[in-house]
This record gives sequence, C-alpha cells and structure tokens, in this order.
Amino acid sequence: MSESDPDPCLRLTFHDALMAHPLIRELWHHFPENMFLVRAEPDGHFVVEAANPAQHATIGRECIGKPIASFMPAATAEAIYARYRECVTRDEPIRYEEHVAFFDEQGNEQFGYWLTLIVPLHNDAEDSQRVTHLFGIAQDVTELRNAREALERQNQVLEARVEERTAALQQANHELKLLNIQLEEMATRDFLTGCYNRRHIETLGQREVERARRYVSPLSALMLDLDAFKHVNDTLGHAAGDAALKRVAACLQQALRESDLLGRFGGDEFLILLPEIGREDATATAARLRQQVAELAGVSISVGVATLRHQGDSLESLAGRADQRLLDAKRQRYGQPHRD
Ligand SMILES: Nc1nc2c(ncn2[C@@H]2O[C@H](COP(=O)(O)OP(=O)(O)OP(=O)(O)O)[C@@H](O)[C@H]2O)c(=O)[nH]1
Repeated sequence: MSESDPDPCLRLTFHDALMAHPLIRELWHHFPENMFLVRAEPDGHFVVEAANPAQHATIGRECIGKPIASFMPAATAEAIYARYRECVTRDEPIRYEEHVAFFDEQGNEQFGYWLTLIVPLHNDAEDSQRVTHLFGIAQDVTELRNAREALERQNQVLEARVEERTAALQQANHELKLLNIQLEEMATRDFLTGCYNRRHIETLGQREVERARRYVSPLSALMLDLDAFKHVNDTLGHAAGDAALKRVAACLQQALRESDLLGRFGGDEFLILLPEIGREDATATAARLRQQVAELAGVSISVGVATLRHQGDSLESLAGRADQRLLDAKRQRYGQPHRD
C-alpha cells in the first residue's frame, strides 16, 4: 500500500464491509426486519447502497444503486424523501410511523404501515460534519395497526351499544317512575272524584291529629254528605249520581285551601280536615262550602263540624263527632234521616 493510498476501509463499499465479517454477514442476512443504507445525493435523491434480504423481499425488485424515487410510487417516495431530509438536516436519529405504498412483484400497488428508525452517518473525509448516508431499520406494523383499528372499531360499536342500552334503561326508568306515580295515585285517590280515598284521608288525618296534639294547635273536621242523593240515583240514574259526586268534589277542592285535606269517606260522604282552624272558623267554612256547592254544583249538602279535643281525642272520635253533627243537621232539616 503506497503512502498516497487512502485507508483500504474507506474504499470498501458498505456491502463489502458487511460481508467481510461472518457475524455481521449472518446478522444482515437473518435480521427479520428491513435494514437498508441510502446515500444522500447532491441532487436531493437518496440512492440505495445496501438492502438486507428482508428489505429486498418487501421491495420485490432490484433496487441497489437506484434512487428510491425510481422504484416507489411518487407520493410515497416524496414522503420518504421528506423524512430523510429532516434526518439529514437535524443530523440525529428519527423514528416515525409511516403509511407506505409500494409495488409488489406483479407491479400491483400495496399499502402498509411501517415503524421506521433512520440514523444519519458521515463518510466524507473532507467534511466530517456532512451527513452522507442514512442507515435505516423498518418494521412492518400493518397487522398490528389493523388489529388496533379493528379493536377501536369494536370499541366504538361497544360504546354505541352501551349508549343505546343506557338510553333504553333511562327510558324504562322514566316509565317505571310514571307507573309508580300512577300506582301511588291509584292507591291514594278515589277513582271517581279524584280526591283522597278513605284509607289515605285516614292516614293523613292521623298525622294531622298527632301534629295538632303535639303543638297544641287547632284542627277541625267537617263530615258532609249530599242531601237526598238516593233520590238523584233513583230518578236520574247512577251516571247522573256519579256526575253529581264529581261536581261536588271539584267544587269542594276549589273552595278549600292547599293545606286542607279532602277525602271521600264512602258513598256520598266526604271528610274534610282543616289544620289550624278552630270551631268558629270551621263553622263559617262549613256554611261557605254549603253555599258554594249549592251555587256552583247545584247540589244541596249537609255538614257536621267537630273540633279536636287536645286530650283523649283521636281521628276516629273526631270524625265520629263530625258525623254525629251531620246527622243532627239532617235531623233538624228533614226530621229523621234515612240511611241505607
Ligand atoms: N251514583 C253513585 N251513587 C252512590 C255511590 N256511592 C253510594 N251511592 C249511593 O248514594 C246513596 C246514599 O244514600 P243515603 O245514604 O240514603 O243518602 P241520601 O239519599 O243522600 O239521604 P240523606 O243523606 O239523608 O240526605 C245510596 O243510594 C248509594 O247507593 C257512587 O259512587 N255513585
């Protein structure tokens, strides 16, 4: 070797150097991912200097000594060049995932996803800073990517299904709530007149009695019924009787305060509880109700009034006294009342 000869290593091609060592040769041949070396040309092209068998299998044709743009579809070559230029400019390794189109051996365009790492190399004796080559390793992640996308699609389907089920469940809950409200109404309301039924007015009445006794506050009860109602039924028919009961209940409900409680006690009898109302006001209320029901519902009613005694009284005894006074009122008006 003469003095002017450069270091023989510099004259070796990359491929020669690879093949020179058995271990590196073996690695190059059997490495399962694609490995390649490209040379950066002054005209902006990147020429393939070496490609391992895996890379050859992907490209499917001879590529050594050729610029990438000559054997890859134009759009892919452009994207690859952009990455390579970035690596040359930054002069540091870059790793990226790319969507690549390439031609198979039959010349058909194929698509795939690749995870690629490229490393800048320097082989200019005069300018050690200049990136002359890029060494790359690329892994085909198409299957992985497809599996991920399939999983995402499956997730979306699942999420949509969950949303659908949640909406259906919410709807069912809503319907159940409405049904419960209806059930509660049915359990507490008299089906004909819409005011409280006997069971519920008794429950509410017991609470009112307890409260009035605890706070020593007044509580009055009005027991009322329709006069000669049997006659209405007998002469005009049961439907007319029903209509009269409804008119009376509506009229009473309208005439009473929010805090007053109105319940159908049975047949043509209604029980009204007036919290915070003493005897005098209760008597005046009874008179007012009689007048309003006569005027607005066209029905004559009789009313018995009783006021809670704070010792030894119960809803039963209070309502009983109001009922007794109702009978007294009837007796005064008609003589002996007739009860079925
Ligand atoms: N239409 C109708 N009639 C009912 C209903 N419940 C009870 N009655 C009738 O109401 C009538 C009540 O009769 P009575 O208790 O004698 O009362 P009355 O005829 O008003 O007599 P006085 O109370 O003395 O004025 C009976 O004929 C029952 O059949 C109902 O829901 N609808």
